[in-house]
Amino acid sequence: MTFKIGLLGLGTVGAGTAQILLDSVGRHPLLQELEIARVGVRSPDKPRDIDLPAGILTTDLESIVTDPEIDIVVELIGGLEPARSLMLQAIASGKHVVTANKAAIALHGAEIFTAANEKGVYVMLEAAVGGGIPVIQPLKQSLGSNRIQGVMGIINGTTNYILTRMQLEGADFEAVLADAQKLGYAEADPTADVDGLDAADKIAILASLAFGGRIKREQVYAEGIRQVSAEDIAYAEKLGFVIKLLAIAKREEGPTPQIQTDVEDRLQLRVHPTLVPKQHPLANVNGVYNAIFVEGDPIGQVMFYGRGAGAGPTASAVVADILNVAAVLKTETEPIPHPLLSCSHQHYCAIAPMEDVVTRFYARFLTQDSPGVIGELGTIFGKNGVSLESVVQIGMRENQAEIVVVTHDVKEGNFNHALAEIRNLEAIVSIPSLLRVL
Ligand SMILES: NC(=O)c1ccc[n+]([C@@H]2O[C@H](COP(=O)([O-])OP(=O)(O)OC[C@H]3O[C@@H](n4cnc5c(N)ncnc54)[C@H](OP(=O)(O)O)[C@@H]3O)[C@@H](O)[C@H]2O)c1
Ligand SMILES: N[C@@H](CCO)C(=O)O
Ligand code: NA
Repeated sequence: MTFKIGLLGLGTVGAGTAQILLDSVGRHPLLQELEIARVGVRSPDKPRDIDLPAGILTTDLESIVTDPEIDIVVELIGGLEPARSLMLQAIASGKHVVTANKAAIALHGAEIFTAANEKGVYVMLEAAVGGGIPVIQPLKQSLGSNRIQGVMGIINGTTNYILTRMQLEGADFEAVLADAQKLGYAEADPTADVDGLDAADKIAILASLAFGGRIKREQVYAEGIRQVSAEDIAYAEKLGFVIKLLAIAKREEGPTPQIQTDVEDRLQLRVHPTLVPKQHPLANVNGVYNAIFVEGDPIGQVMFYGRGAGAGPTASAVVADILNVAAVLKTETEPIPHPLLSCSHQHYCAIAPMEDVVTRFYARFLTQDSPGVIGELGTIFGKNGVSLESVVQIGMRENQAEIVVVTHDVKEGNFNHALAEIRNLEAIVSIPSLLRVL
């Protein structure tokens, strides 16, 4: 049996995928039944490092997704449009879709999966989160017996690379970003990565799978790493933490989580720089590496670690998805959906507002060097129900005292009330940093 693949895009991931498909020796034997039938690109005359069979390159991507010969469309052009429309057209034409496009799935997943279920085709997306790291299929299948309590990860390689270098070199964000761009680790337009938007797309996808409901992308809180300073990395280090951009999806613990009620649990869904205790497994995930830490009942804690981007690792996930679809097509005569491969959620998850999120905070204050400032801070925090874990006067800077506070778990709303009062204190010069603590 031969399964014909229509490849949309022959860039980093597309070329990596073609490379594997054209070189099946030593890999799963089912690869020999996959054929790249057509490839769609934007610039057909661009020099490419890959030898494709003659005549299969085209700029007419629509003709690929509607071609009756094609079984599986592999979307690797990225971006929202025309990727969304091409995937929908492929589905409408009865094709299965494999994609690495987290942005399109996070924003248009509901529309795409609804169309796929109606048409009885699969949409597979292992490469969209954590690149080559298996995490989508584990959430759909291997962890299916668990009640998932939380999924938390370092799922953006660019920001992890920048933060790791800032940590190692004591360097500032802007300098490391510029160097990362020169070395090709960060894109010319780094917005999606450094502002946490790429991680927000990915955690929306993971949360949907982990908690079995749809997620509205705009409900994911996202804060990036531009404001993380070399000073804070150094202070965090002294206090026993490293700063990481974490993406967090967590089931809020009700007062009696064991009792089943009609009231649905709310989810916390957030991306922000976070002080991670050095002994936590995520603290040691460095450079461009990604890791996803899952807590479930009864499995406990499990972590998936590896390369979250790059041609080879990402293509590894793309081809695994193609193999999964081909395997089902080979063995099943009935129309799908296969319950462990498809995505059939209908309802939207309830998301907790950030004011209700309970977390620890790190705050750095610059104050006048007058007696009683620490006492005043303590009084205001106490009045707002914010309990302090530590208060340290780090030092003096141009006659101003620098004070760092770490709180116990507090409701974010209470912490913000306290800050609003603190800002009005005469002795407070500025609050240069506010970060959450794991
Ligand atoms: N790069 C990674 O490490 C990585 C990791 C995980 C996920 N992803 C995801 O994988 C997808 C592809 O990323 P990539 O890095 O491979 O991108 P890329 O290197 O920029 O390649 C994009 C490819 O799509 C083609 N293309 C783009 N827009 C097109 C259009 N409108 N019509 C026809 N062809 C078009 C380009 O054609 P030309 O070659 O003619 O320019 C190119 O071949 C994205 O969704 C990305 O988020 C990437
Ligand atoms: N820009 C992404 C690529 C992988 O999705 C990152 O830095 O992790
Ligand atoms: Na993956």
